[in-house]
Amino acid sequence: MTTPDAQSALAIPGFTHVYSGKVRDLYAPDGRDDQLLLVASDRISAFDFILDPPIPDKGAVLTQLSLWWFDQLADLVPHHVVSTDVPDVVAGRAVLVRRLEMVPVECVARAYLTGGGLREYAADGTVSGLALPEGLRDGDRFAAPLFTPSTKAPMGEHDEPMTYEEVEAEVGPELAARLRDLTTRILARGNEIAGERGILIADTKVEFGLDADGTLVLADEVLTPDSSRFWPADQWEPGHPQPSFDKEFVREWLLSPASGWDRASGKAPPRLPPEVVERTRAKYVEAYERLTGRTF
Ligand SMILES: Nc1ncnc(-c2cnn(Cc3cccc(F)c3)c2)c1Cl
Repeated sequence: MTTPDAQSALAIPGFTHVYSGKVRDLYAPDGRDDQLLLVASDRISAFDFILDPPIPDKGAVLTQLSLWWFDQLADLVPHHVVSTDVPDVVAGRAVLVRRLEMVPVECVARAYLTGGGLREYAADGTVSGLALPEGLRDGDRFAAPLFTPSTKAPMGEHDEPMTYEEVEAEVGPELAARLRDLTTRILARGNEIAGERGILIADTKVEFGLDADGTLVLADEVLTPDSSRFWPADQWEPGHPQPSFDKEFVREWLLSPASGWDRASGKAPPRLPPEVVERTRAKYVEAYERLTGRTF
């Protein structure tokens, strides 16, 4: 199915546009039904708006970071990547992947309490049905990452928390156990590696699919600042919202008088000034270079 803005997605010779997410687009290779092309745009989203202008190189940086994580995690779980030999028009920011039967659960793991999980906790002391100790504050770290799954809401709507029992009902107890185990291990491994480089990954969303043999495969993107919350470790201080590693400049400017934007108005935010765009680009490059040890 194509989204209403299908005509606005980039045309890629030899591929058919299938679907557009907020910041990524999905294409199918003409004449093949066993592969997909995942394209990361330079679009940035904040406060549930897609902002203007795009952040140069964001799509390429996050694609290359995700590819690096797939390699770091290959001993834990197989991944869906087929090739990075992609059309020039999306060079560096697209991946050819195996088409899988996607598991209908957003597999979220949380190493720290914040965001929607904190709102749920404040309301009833649980996150995705998991009872937590009392007195936890924004940004507190859990002893071990929690599996807090949610539904795959349609585009533009918010995912709804799922209890573990609901996941079992949806996919069966065996697969539910595999999803919980792998999702929490991926975040734990991510924080082992990122922690050494001064970055905390507060939470992450991963997606799995089943291949023709029924093997569980890690799909989509993994441990990027778009699928996860990245926090600078040296500023971690529970008790209030943590600064975002990559989106803090955007958020601060949009919430400052300089932008003239009133978030409560529900109106779309104004265009970001060049220095905010450049400083944000630099944060994505910094995250990539610190985590991978490579130069972008
Ligand atoms: N290997 C796979 N096999 C089948 N389906 C998918 C799949 C479908 N949707 N998504 C999420 C998404 C990824 C990028 C751009 C978007 F617009 C949406 C991923 C994958 Cl990754």
